[in-house]
Amino acid sequence: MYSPPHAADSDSDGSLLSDVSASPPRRHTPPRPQLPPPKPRPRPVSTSKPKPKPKLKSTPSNTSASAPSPTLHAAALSDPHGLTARIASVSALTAIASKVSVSSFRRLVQSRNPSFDPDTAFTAPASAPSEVPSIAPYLPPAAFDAPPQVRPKRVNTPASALSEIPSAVPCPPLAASDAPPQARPKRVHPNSVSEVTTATTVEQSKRPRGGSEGNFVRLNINGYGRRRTFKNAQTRRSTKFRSWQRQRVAGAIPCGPGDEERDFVVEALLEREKKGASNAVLEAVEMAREDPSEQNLLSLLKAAYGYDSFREGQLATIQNVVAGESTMLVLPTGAGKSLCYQMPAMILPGLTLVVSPLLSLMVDQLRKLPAFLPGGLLASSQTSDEFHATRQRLLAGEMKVLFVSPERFLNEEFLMIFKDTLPISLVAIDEAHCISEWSHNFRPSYLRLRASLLWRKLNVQCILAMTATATTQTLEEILNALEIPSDNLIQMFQVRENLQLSISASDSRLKDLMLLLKSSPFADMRSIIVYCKFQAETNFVCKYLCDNNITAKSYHSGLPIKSRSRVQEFFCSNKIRVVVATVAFGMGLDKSDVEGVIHYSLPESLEEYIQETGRAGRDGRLSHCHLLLDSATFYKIHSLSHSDGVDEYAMSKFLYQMFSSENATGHICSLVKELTSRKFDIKEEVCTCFFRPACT
Ligand SMILES: Nc1ncnc2c1ncn2[C@@H]1O[C@H](COP(=O)(O)OP(=O)(O)OP(=O)(O)O)[C@@H](O)[C@H]1O
Repeated sequence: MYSPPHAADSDSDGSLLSDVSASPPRRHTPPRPQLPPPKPRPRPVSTSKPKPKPKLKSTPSNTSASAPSPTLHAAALSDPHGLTARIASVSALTAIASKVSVSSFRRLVQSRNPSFDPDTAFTAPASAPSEVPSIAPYLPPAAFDAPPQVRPKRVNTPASALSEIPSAVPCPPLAASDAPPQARPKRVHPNSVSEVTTATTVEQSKRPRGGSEGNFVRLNINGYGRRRTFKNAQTRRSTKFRSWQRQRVAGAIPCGPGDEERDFVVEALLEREKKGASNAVLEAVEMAREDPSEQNLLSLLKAAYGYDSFREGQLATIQNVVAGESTMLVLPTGAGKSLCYQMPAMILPGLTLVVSPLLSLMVDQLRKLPAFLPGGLLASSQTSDEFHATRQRLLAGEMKVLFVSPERFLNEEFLMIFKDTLPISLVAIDEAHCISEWSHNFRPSYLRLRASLLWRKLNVQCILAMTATATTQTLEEILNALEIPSDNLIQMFQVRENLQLSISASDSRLKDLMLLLKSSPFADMRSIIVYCKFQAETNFVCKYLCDNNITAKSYHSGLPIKSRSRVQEFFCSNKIRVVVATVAFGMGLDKSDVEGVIHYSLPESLEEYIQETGRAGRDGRLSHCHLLLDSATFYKIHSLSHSDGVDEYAMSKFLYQMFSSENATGHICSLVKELTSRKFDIKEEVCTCFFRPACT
């Protein structure tokens, strides 16, 4: 059994006109181990440069990176994905190498994109004694260079100037020392979304614009115009090996039983002989496979990511999934849902398919995959060359995680890839609330994601549904559609502690909004989202703000994709301070330092409110969310929420007409939906419902 979201409880009893906080004041609250207490944002000096703030996303403490600290802490601070920790482990665990059994995972690590072989790329200096688990001095490759650990300065770009800024900001040219020599082959990030760049050297084929992934941001998913170098990626797998592998996949070279396993062994032995290197991650994966106990999973977490402990809900979810039990996970935004499919993807033998509603989300998640977890994506905006290159990598077993849109499940060519060949261990459905017609982001293509289809067509072993917000009704629908037992619902508190929520009654919302934006704490904020209910509302609110010298842009689904993409890009790079938007803005927004969310209009549901306020303070800092409440909007939305209702009297008249004695049996009853709906004053959909097999 699951209980309704806690947030519903906390919010419902709060007085509308008083401050409502998701949590008691911080001084009364003991600090939680997983989420460090929010640090108040230092206010930037209004005249010039704001003080740079360290941006230590999701580090367990405030320890300075330069302070002497245990290996993993240092690694976690300088490298949130734990790359440094893994690199150190390569040299430290040479001795363990011989014990590591060879597995398909090892093969995946080694047969991944040849331009990024961790063993060669991250070999410790020869002088370092192999037994000492010390961190080898590590310079991250250029493409992994973390952004500077300070908040970007606030740039007050006048609204008028924004239209002149080009939509694609060109990458700065590489430093001479970083630029690859001209003669060298192009190197690509192992999880680069560009599948074709390595496979084809010929001119890029023309790419159709846009796609049906529902993305509203045009993305540079193929990395055009981008130059990346990987300082440490020194070796590539030989061309001979690759062509042999391709031939074997294509069936040109016979593959006997056990051949693959033998190849792995030979390869692994050669590797070990050559470099004497191993990987702590591999050992931890093996141990977790044999026994997914808390201790073994913790070791893997530490080895793979450098984190010391799981956050709430993570361990239980991972253990469920590894045990093959379909699970529903409800965690707040930024609480670490991705880890709950990434770790099982390392442990489970087959492929992990991640369904994501937006291309921008897919690209973002693909980029965030740990470097040793090879991944790819299939998007409708890819060319057929790109599709086939991804398919090839999949069939060659070079991929562990594949991101796809829900629309893919309508595509037979896609489904055929998995027919009898590729075992899928896990299907992770991100933003699972889109399945429910009751949710604020219902997406019809998600309806296709039924457990029956996934099992029948893809022989999926286990399903993991993830969302940040879902009402009881939405949860019920998801559990039913994906046939997840209600015992396997893992739900954590939905409003983050670092969010300060407040509400005020307002008869003149425009003026109050201006006042709010010009007074503390909003006056000092660099990034604010103002949510409105209607598209037209966003336009006039935005105009009002611009007229009052506030850099703002509106965003709603009625705008052309290009404009929306530009607004999002400018907001992310702090060129726009305020975005006035409808619900369309936010999903896929990768900006952790949004400091304030203001609701100009009342959201339609509590889940919508939680989702939208959740876009603030994802960096863990204290952030503010305010709701302007006026009675006119309340009644307008109230009436909208009842607009789908059907009048009981009209309904019984309609039913009588349909099933009266003369029509009851042996007659084919014809119905012109439009006429009938007018005659009985009910919606056409209601008439349609009588002809849907599910409803009869
Ligand atoms: N156990 C952990 N310890 C420390 N940091 C963690 C842990 N798990 C995840 N993180 C970090 O938390 C941050 C947010 O994680 P993630 O992006 O997976 O959140 P999310 O729930 O998927 O967010 P969203 O709902 O926006 O997709 C990441 O930087 C991740 O590395």
